[in-house]
Amino acid sequence: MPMENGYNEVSGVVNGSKYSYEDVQRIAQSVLDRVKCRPHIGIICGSGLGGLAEVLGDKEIIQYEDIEGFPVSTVPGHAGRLVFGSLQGKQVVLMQGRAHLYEGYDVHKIILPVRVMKLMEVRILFVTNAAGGINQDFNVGDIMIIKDHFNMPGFAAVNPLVGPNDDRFGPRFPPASQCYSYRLRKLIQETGEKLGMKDFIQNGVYCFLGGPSFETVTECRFLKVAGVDATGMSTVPEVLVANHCGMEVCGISLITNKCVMDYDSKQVANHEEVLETGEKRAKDMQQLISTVVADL
Ligand SMILES: O=P(O)(O)O[C@H]1O[C@H](CO)[C@@H](O)[C@H]1O
Ligand code: HPA
Repeated sequence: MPMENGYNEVSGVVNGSKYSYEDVQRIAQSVLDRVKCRPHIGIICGSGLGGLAEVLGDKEIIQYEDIEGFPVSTVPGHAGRLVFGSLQGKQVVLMQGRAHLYEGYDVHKIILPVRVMKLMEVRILFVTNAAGGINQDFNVGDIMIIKDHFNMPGFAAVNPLVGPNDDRFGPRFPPASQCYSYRLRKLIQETGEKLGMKDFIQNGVYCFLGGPSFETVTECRFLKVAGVDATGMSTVPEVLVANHCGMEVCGISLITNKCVMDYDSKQVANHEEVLETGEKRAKDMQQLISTVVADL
């Protein structure tokens, strides 16, 4: 039976955001009421990359658990705080930690913070993540500018845009072939080169998988054939929603480990290595993003 909010009770399908436009407006306003900052730039920090918050000036911090509807972080390396402040003279809001499907969150809950940022008037979104290198030319510690993505769960309709569409957020059928802003990709590349990072900056395709298991050897080999350069368990839901609502988006993956491509390899992926690499490259990631922000 159709329900008031457009959900279909009979189908049992989880379709459509639990948060209406009015809900998101209310949540955004309740956040803005608690801070002085009025950011136009948003940054989502991936596993172990939340240290960027340390370089913000005039910080104002809200815990996710104190914001209606926000998913609480349950993964080490994701502090679960919304940090407002100034970066290179620009007002920004930074998500220190994100939610993932494998934590048990519905994809619509994962993207709520992005819609809240949109209604707080954030126009540019930086999305970062830790990812495993599928491309064998990539080294651990490389920084990959995302040029496109592969939404593997999307093949089974795991997409935050599934469900009733509210045109006030964006169109029913948004294009997804230019999710990662050409302008920002070029700016990140040029900035990285100026900062002497050319040797460890790559460009490539990110694949989103559900996790929490790391990939099998066969899955990694499949991704390689599919043209994927790096894989992880996040980012794509946020990027799809940010594009849908008209934000300019860029994505940066830190290659924290090499994916295992050999059936007889003794190597195994692990979250500790992911966090360790994040720590080692933290300063470079911070410098790169801060300098790009300064030039926006
Ligand atoms: O994508 P982020 O949040 O950076 O985290 C990555 O690191 C975790 C695995 O170590 C997974 O959550 C994967 O998606
Ligand atoms: N696979 C999936 N997600 C990841 C990886 C990986 O190898 N490394 C960091 N996040």
